[in-house]
Amino acid sequence: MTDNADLAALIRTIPDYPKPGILFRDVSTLLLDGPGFRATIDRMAAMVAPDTTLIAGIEARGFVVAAGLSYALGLGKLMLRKPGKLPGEKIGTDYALEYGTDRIEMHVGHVRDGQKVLLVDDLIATGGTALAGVDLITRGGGIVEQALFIVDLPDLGGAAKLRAKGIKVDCLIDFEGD
Ligand SMILES: O=P(O)(O)OC[C@H]1O[C@H](OP(=O)(O)OP(=O)(O)O)[C@H](O)[C@@H]1O
Ligand SMILES: Nc1ncnc2[nH]cnc12
Repeated sequence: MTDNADLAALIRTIPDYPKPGILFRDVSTLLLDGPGFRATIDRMAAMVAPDTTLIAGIEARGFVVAAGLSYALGLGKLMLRKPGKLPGEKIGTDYALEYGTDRIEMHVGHVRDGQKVLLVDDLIATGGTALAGVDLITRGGGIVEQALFIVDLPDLGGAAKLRAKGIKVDCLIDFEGD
């Protein structure tokens, strides 16, 4: 158990979704709980490095986290979007997920050269999504030194992959054995 066991208890687990063998950690039940969501954002906000100037969230669940942190800290947010949603000039990266493949895209010119960008999402599993986010932000000229997630599934190795790239990774909750 972590110190954040109170928040972990608000996350619902659905077996065999979206595929047999996947234990889906459903943060929608944490989001339903006002005090639980506020505590989640407050605890994450307390971990944000002081030189952060932009918060990047990954569609869709990562937007909820990014919006909360951005409001709490008064920082701008950058939307890393699923394909076909961004109207302006964009770059994209394809990646593999625990249960499929996907792509995220980012507007060109929305990160300043050398800008310190915090990457956030609700959950890190294999790390494919987060690494795609790091790739986009880096190609856009930004620097990702920190990533924050509500949930880590450490057995899937994603957080370790980010740490191997020198990124500081913090998560409120670990679900071991997934
Ligand atoms: O570490 P990974 O193995 O890449 O998996 C983590 C990603 O999977 C989930 O998103 P999903 O792609 O299911 O999309 P959603 O946020 O639109 O539900 C989650 O919100 C992360 O973005
Ligand atoms: N097991 C899981 N539960 C919820 N979201 C996920 N994204 C990737 N793997 C996941």
